[in-house]
Amino acid sequence: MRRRVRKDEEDEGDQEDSDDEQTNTKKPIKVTSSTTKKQPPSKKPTRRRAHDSDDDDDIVLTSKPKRSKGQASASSSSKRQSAKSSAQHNEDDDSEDDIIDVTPKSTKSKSKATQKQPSKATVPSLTKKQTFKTPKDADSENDDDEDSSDDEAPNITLTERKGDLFAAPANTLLVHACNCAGSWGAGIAAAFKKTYPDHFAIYTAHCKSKTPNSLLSTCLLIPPQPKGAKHWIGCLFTSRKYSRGKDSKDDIMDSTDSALQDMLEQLEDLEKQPTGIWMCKINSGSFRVPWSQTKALIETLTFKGGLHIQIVDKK
Ligand SMILES: Nc1ncnc2c1ncn2[C@@H]1O[C@H](COP(=O)(O)OP(=O)(O)OC[C@H]2O[C@H](OP(=O)(O)O)[C@H](O)[C@@H]2O)[C@@H](O)[C@H]1O
Repeated sequence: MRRRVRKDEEDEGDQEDSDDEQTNTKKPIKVTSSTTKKQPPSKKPTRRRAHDSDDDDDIVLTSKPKRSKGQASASSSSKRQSAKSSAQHNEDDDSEDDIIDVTPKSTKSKSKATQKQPSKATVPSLTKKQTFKTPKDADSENDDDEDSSDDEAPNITLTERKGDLFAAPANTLLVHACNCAGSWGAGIAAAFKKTYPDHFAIYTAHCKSKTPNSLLSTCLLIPPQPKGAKHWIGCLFTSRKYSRGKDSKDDIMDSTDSALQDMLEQLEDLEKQPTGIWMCKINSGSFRVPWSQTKALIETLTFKGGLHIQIVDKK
């Protein structure tokens, strides 16, 4: 049975092809085991660029998600449990208008059980530059100390505030959740489509070049383009389809986990990096996942040297 054709599908004639592909559901290629949350730098999957050109600002893509569905479910379920537990205490937080400092939680158990987890007092105050300067420098400094604790504990901090995501300074990375069908047809995605036509063309071309299952759980980072504001856009592929065809909440959470980790690994590898990260309350609109769950998940992730993400929501 065919589902109802939405207006945005009519605007994007290629949509049907993308959807049809999804009937051949095959699982994405996986590279991590169910007991390993994150690959060490030396084991990162090889990435490739979407468009070969002389411009170093080409789109950086990942080749694959990090886990199989089963693996993702197994490894992410405990994280989600923890995230959900944490979310229970924050169910009413979604409507907050003021800036909220969020202390990272030490919910991610790693190989070093005795490792000291960072407290709020020990987490450095992150400037924009500090946000991204550490990966490569730290890599060289820690070549002889692969087990350095820098990237072991959750160290991603969030602040939440009311505002317009598109008001970010130039060269900021704006992150939102996407379907794998090549549509930015509703919610904040529709605003992205209008404001960043060149970015949208790259997103649709990327979706056409791959199957939904190979896109799922990955992130597409699109650098600033000639038209539109000079922002990076981070597309997290958290559901195969959209509207009534969207994935289940649990599947969206699993995909969000992997897509975010993919984004973080790509950021570590970038030569020219965004100057900051702003994110909407991903998954909380059309995808119907309570923001508190996604927020708790983000707080379990790690980034070498620490990372600050501004959550900006118009409501
Ligand atoms: N200017 C602005 N500044 C700041 N925050 C803004 C804003 N405008 C809206 N928001 C908020 O942004 C959050 C996310 O809500 P959204 O419904 O957009 O996204 P989502 O992540 O749940 O779902 C993704 C699918 O939605 C789309 O539409 P389609 O699938 O095509 O139908 C895509 O294509 C995906 O597939 C909500 O908190 C909104 O208040």
